[in-house]
This record gives sequence, C-alpha cells and structure tokens, in this order.
Amino acid sequence: MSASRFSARNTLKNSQAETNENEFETSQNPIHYPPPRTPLNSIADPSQCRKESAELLADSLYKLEAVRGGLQSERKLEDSSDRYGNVGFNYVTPRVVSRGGKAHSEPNSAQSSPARNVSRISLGGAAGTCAGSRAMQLSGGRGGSFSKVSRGISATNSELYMEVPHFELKEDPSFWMDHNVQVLIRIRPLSNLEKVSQDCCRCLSQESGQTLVWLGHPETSFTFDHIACETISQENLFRVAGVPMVENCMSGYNSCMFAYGQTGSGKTYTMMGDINEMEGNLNEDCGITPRIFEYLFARIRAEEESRTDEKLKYSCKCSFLEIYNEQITDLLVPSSTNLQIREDMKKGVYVENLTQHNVRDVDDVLKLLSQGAANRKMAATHMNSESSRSHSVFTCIIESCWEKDSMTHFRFARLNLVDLAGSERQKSSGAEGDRLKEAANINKSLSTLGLVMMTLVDLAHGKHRHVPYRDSRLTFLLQDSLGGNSKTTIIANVSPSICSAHETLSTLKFAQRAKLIQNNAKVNEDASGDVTVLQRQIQHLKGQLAFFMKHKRFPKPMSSMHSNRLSNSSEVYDSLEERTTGSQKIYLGSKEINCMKATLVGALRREKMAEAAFQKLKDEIELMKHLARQREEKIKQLELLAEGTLSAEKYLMKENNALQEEILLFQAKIDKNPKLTSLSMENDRLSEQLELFQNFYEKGERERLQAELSELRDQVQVTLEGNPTFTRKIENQYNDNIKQLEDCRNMNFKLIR
Ligand SMILES: Nc1ncnc2c1ncn2[C@@H]1O[C@H](COP(=O)(O)OP(=O)(O)OP(=O)(O)O)[C@@H](O)[C@H]1O
Repeated sequence: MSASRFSARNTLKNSQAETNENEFETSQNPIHYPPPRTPLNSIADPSQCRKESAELLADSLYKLEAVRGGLQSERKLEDSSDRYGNVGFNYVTPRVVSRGGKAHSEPNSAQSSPARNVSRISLGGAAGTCAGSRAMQLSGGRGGSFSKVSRGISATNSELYMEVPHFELKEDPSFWMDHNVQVLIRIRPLSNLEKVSQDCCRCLSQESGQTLVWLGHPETSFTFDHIACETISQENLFRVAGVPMVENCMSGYNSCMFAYGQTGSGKTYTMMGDINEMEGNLNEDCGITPRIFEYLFARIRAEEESRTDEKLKYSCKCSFLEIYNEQITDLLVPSSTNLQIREDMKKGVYVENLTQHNVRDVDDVLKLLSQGAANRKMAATHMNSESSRSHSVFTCIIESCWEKDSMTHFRFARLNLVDLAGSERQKSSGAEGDRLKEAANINKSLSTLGLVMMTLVDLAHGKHRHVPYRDSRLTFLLQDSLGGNSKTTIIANVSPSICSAHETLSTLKFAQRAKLIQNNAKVNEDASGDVTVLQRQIQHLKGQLAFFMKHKRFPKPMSSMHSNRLSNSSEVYDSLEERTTGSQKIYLGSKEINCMKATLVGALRREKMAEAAFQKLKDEIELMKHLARQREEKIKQLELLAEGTLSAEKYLMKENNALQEEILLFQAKIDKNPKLTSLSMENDRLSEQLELFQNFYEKGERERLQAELSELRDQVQVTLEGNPTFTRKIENQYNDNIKQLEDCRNMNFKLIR
C-alpha cells in the first residue's frame, strides 16, 4: 500500500525545549555513548499528563462539538475512566482467564461518548475557555503544564480524525542470512480517548516501512528494519516477524523475541493478543505467539512426512515463567516461586525446577498460554488498569533427531518469547507502596537490560567491556539472546499519541541502540559422534573389502558364516545384489553400498574443506604480508620526517588522508553494513572450521583417512565397474563436491578482499 493515504502530517511546532538529562542529543548524532549511560526510561510523567489531559480534553471536546455539531453525539463510547477514576488508556488487551467455554476476554477499546466523558471528568474552569478555533500551544516549564509531557512539542489544531498512512510490512526471507538481530517498531493506534483529548495529535509521522519521524524538538528521524504502522494486522506482523523465527528454529538456531515499550503501548497485544480460538481457528486478533506455534507444528508435520526415510522426529517442550520483583515464578505452577537460575556446561543457563510440558499441537500451547496468562501478576496503575507488572518468558525447546549416512543427528533450538513489563519511569505509573517496589524492580531489570545492550554495542565496536548479565534475573536468564548464540527480534511498541511523546522517544532510542548489537548465532547440532561413526564405518568397510577381495573370484554368494566372521557384528548381509565385473561375479548388499558411499562422500567432503581452509590460511598470510608492507612504508615515512627530508605538512596530509579512509571504514562498520556483517560472520565460521581442521591434522587423522580413502576409492571403483548407474551417481556427487569447493574458494577470495 502506498503512503498516499497519509492526508496530513501533524504540524507540531517546536516549543522551547527543556534541558533534561533524558534529552535526545541531535538527529545527526543518533548513536551516543553518554557517561555512564543514558537513562532508558526518559519519559514524562503521565500522571501529570492525566490532569492536564483532562483540562485539554474538555477543551477538545468543546471544539469537537463545535466542529461536528451534533453529528458525533450518536457515537456510543464507553466510559473510559479506570477503576481508580483516572481517565486513562482505555485500551486493554483481552487477557484470557480460562479457555474453552469459560474463557472470557475483557472488552477491547472501550468506547465512550464525548458527552458522557465530559460529564464525568472534573473539568474545572478549563472547559470552554478555548472553544473557538485556536492553535493549541503547549508550552511551559516543569511545573505541571502539559509541556511536561510533551516537552519540546507544541501542537497546532490538526485534523480531528487524521488518516494515517498504511505501509504493508514486507517479508524479507534473506534478512536472517546476514543478520542475527532485528528491530521492529510497532505503532499502536490512538485510543478513543487520545483521539478526542488531543485532537488526534500525534508525536510520530511514519514516512515509509522503515523510517519515521519523531515530531518533537529537535525533530528526529529514525530508521529501523521494519516499522509496523497503526493499521498493520496481527497476521501481517506475524508473517514478517514470526515466520522467520520458526524457520530459524527449524534450522537449529536459538531464537528470541522481546516486546519492549511503555505500559499500554501494546506489548501484550503484540505477543498474545486474543488467544481464544474461533471455531477451531485462531482469532484474527491473536498475537504472534499462538501464530508462531500454529505455524511451527504445521512445519514440523510437513518435515516429518517428507523425511520419513530419515526417521525424522521432533519434540517440543514448553515452560512459562515470570520475573516479578526479581523473583522467578513458574506460571504453570504458580506455587513454585523464587526459582533459581543455574548455569551448566551442558544445559547452559536454565531455571532450576521450572516445569516443562511436552506439547504436540497448537492446542496444547494455547492451554499453557491461557493458564500462564491468568497467573501473570497484574496490578492497576494509573496508566493501564490491567497493566502487567512482570516480565514473562514463554520458552519452547524444539528438538529433532534423524538418521542419515548411518549417523544419528540431533538438533535443538530454544525459542524465547518475552513480554517485558512497562518501561516507564516509576513516577509515571503513579505507583505507591508495593507498586513502587515493583516499579523499582522492573526498572532494575530494564535498566540492566539497557546497560547490557550498551555494553554489547561497545563490544561490537571492539572495546573490551564486562557485560553485566548477572545484575538482573532478566538479563542473566536471557544472556544468550543478548549478544550470544541466538537470532533475536526486538519489537519496540510505541504509542503515537502526543501525550506519550517522550516515552515513545525513549523507546525509539532504546530500539536504535538495540540495532547495533551483534549476536553470534550458531546451529545447535550434535555432530560429535561423527568421527566415531566414521571410524566404525571404516572398520566395517575394511572387513567387507577384505571379504570381497578374498571371495570375488568365487561366484557363490557369501555364506552367513562368512559374513558373521568378517563383520564380527550382528549385521547380516541378507539383501545381496549381484554385480558383474567381466566374467567375475561379486555380491554387494545395499547396506554395504550405502556405507561405502557415505564414507567416500564424507572423506571427499573433508578433503575439500581442508583444502579450502588451507587456501584461506594462505590468503590470510598474504593479507598479513600486505599489512606488514604498509607498516614498513609508514616507518619509512616517519624516518624521512625525522631526517627532515619530508615536510611535516606533507606527512600530516598523507596521514590525514589515511585516517579519513579509516574513518570511512569505521563509519561503514557502525552503519552495520550488512555485507560486512555477513562477511565477518562467514569469516568467523570459517575460522572455527579452520581451527577444527588444524586439530584434525595435528592428530594425524587426515593422513590416515586419506590413505583409507584412496584405498577405498580404488576398491569401490573396481567393485562397482559393473554398475554404471551407481558410478554415475558417485561421479555426480564428486562433481557437486568440486563445485562446492569452488564456491568455498570464491567465498574465501571475497572474504580476503
Ligand atoms: N496494534 C494494536 N491494535 C489495536 N489495539 C491495540 C494495539 N496495540 C495495543 N492495543 C490495545 O491497547 C491496549 C494496551 O495494550 P497492551 O495491554 O497490550 O499494552 P502493554 O504494553 O502490554 O501494557 P502493560 O505493559 O501495562 O502490560 C489494549 O487494549 C490493546 O488491545
């Protein structure tokens, strides 16, 4: 869809900007590293906003009435005040208490008629003071005027029901090939109250599927991987953010999705939405989590069916926990509280005594989600009467195993779906007593999360820093998802309302920082048994070959006695195929052929990989030589400078040029050039492989395998001369391997360049 539907952009003018510790620096310098850190939750005080909003609301309502006459009076909007009598966000994500017939969700988007609202809100003398047309100038200091909320933002009278542009989210399947972290912004629609109270004034203007402008002072433009506009459907969001997560998990990558944002910005709506089923199908309002599992199980079924020959089997285990007041509770066994995080060489980071539930279909998952959601601690705050005060983490471990080339392969992936608590400042939520303690803890984990991210960004820039994962439960538990072995999506939820301008800015800044994190995701596949299996195969093949060598001149099929003696195993060569080599007849079982094939292919592959690694090493040496030459050149220049042969001015000019080139290079790195990232990832991967092979060579395994390989190759050739189909197959496979080798060489060449 195009942006043509965007009829008008808010004409928010800058009013005087307050200086504040949270002020965003400049749009030209979006990445900053403030000492010691930028406060994450640099947001205004919505409780103040409430009071001021009430006054402004009255003003707006008068204007509404004036503009629309009695036309709007028929609109039936429900009462928008919360149970504390605050006029707050009247959106509440339906939270399912129980499933099945008993399940009920709370009313979405409460509607209230402006007239009824006016009558309920204490308007003071403000009502009617600005009933005529005027430019609503919101300015002033910290003393409690609206500008405390919309600091630096002033609003003129904008269109009452401004249409926002719609940008369809575009799927990009290649994204995850080059990246490990994706940041997506989701803008929720204005609530009914926001629509009337602020003349639909927005603090955001979306310009494309990737860019938006924060309309404060200074007007700041942000670019992200995706920006989901107000009108984006849950389905579209899932296709762009959810489907790749499932695919990554199926490929054995750990994956994680965070929903971040101030309270009421739509985190729970995004992650869970309405999890009730409608006639066996997921509700169209249901969030990304249930959709992910619906898709995951469909994929699993398809994979299992298409790979029956490999005996592919999947298993999924889920757990659901919350971190509340820095304590971990099992949401599926709520009595199980204060659980501890442990670290283990084999299991990694895990929560001790957290229950895990086997799930076989989306219904099983929906049951767990409903159960957990009902147990999630919620408490009313001034901002959202159904606000989630805890961080929830839904985890699914997806394991698969299959047999191929006489080896058993294991693969696993951990999928974390995290709904964070609201990122607002303590004061903003109007919290007191227990709520204040909660807020402090929420802030602790969120500020640690921010600190961890900042440190990771530093690390990505080559600085040596300690990452304070252990400073909060949240970061300790999710350390793999932050800068570790995971492909991570961060969905930053924002409100477009002018009333949330600074919370929104704060979230955008957080998201922008998150973009710079570099994870190091790896396929979790157990290949440790490979060498042992290979060795066993070689032994087995040796036995067979010895047998064939001895018996090929005899046309009779080998007896079970022979086979037992030679293989010295329970293998019985029962399905023997007859092969003719000239006048000689030999007998081969399909099992033997497969084994030989596997050994041959494996050995060839290893040989080629080793060759590629050698080539890479050679190229690296070349590069080092080149660098050494550059250094020598520089030393010469310095000597000339010291002798006075070269003028300081000339030297500095040269140096300056060189440094500028370097700056450009670094700039490109900072901008996270995807090509560079992908190359560096590839580079890392190859380095690891190289290391593997170096170990391989040092143990003399290569020589041994090479000798065996050539012996086997000869034997197989002789043995299979009579079977042209199979020989052709081997040849094709060989050619494929040669092609792969070529590709690797090219890749190495590119990497070096
Ligand atoms: N994209 C959207 N489309 C329609 N309604 C939305 C959207 N995003 C949020 N809402 C509505 O806004 C309200 C607040 O959303 P939600 O409860 O998900 O916020 P939250 O960020 O999870 O808040 P908290 O941190 O307090 O739990 C809900 O009523 C929800 O239905």
